[in-house]
Amino acid sequence: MSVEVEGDLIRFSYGGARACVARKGCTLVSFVVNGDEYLYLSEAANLSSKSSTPVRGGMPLIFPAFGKSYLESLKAVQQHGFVRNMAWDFVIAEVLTERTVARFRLSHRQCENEQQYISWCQFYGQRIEFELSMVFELFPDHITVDTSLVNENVSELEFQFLYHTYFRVPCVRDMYITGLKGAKYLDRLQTRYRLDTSPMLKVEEQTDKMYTLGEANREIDILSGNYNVRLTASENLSDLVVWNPWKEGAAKMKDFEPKSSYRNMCCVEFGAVEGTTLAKGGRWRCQHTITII
Ligand SMILES: O=P(O)(O)OC[C@H]1O[C@@H](O)[C@H](O)[C@@H](O)[C@@H]1O
Repeated sequence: MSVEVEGDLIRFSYGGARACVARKGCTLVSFVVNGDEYLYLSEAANLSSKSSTPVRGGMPLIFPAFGKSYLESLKAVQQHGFVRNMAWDFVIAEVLTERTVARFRLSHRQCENEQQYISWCQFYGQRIEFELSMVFELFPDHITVDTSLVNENVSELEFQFLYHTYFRVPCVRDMYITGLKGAKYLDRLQTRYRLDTSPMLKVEEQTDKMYTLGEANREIDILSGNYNVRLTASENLSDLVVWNPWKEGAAKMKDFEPKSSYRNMCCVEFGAVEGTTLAKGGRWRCQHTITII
């Protein structure tokens, strides 16, 4: 049970579990249980808070825009928003009964020189005052992340949100994702809506699917040899993205290394990407848990 700060990285453990969060984007870059790493991290990922690119891998936070947003209020914001580019404040990490907790925070004060934040404010014609906080709770076989957003001053603040999680798998072709049966999805590569009728999703080509989760889809398992995880989330995270760039997509990404590592990863990402509005003074919270099964 320990907490160590090493430059921009905060490492903590509990029992046989270890985690590491980079201040850059408050990105969980490692989650190890009994010696096995469950998150994919590109060898070319830059974890420094000073770098201008987000971390390629781990679990960057997507906010306030998902993709190149279709929402009018977010059109001026870049793909996947800007908080993944910011150096978050590390607040505290402590070993408590049954878990180790690490807390991080980002507020509008840290974003004032960020062009994307400035563009976002222009839509509202005022400075957006907000605070985001991320709390990681590490247990011997699972990790929970709790995020909260406070809107301090905008009458109706609109945002999209996603945990952009890259899972490490021994072989993507041998991986199954279960729990999506009956969920409608948008195939983002073909801009076509479909219904998943299969109890198991296989990823065997370039994939970018956005699922709308129903009550029957609240437990998603990634089954891959000895690397099996169960994903759960609060009900307000009712969208799930499954993404793999495959060979051609990996080749186009400068920071995706080695290029062949698309075979050893898959993004399975819980979020709220339809757009949520938060009233002035309001707080929005969500939670996501990754359990080793
Ligand atoms: O390269 P980025 O900006 O991190 O995005 C990677 C992918 O992230 C996924 O969440 C999106 O569904 C994809 O469309 C996108 O390509």
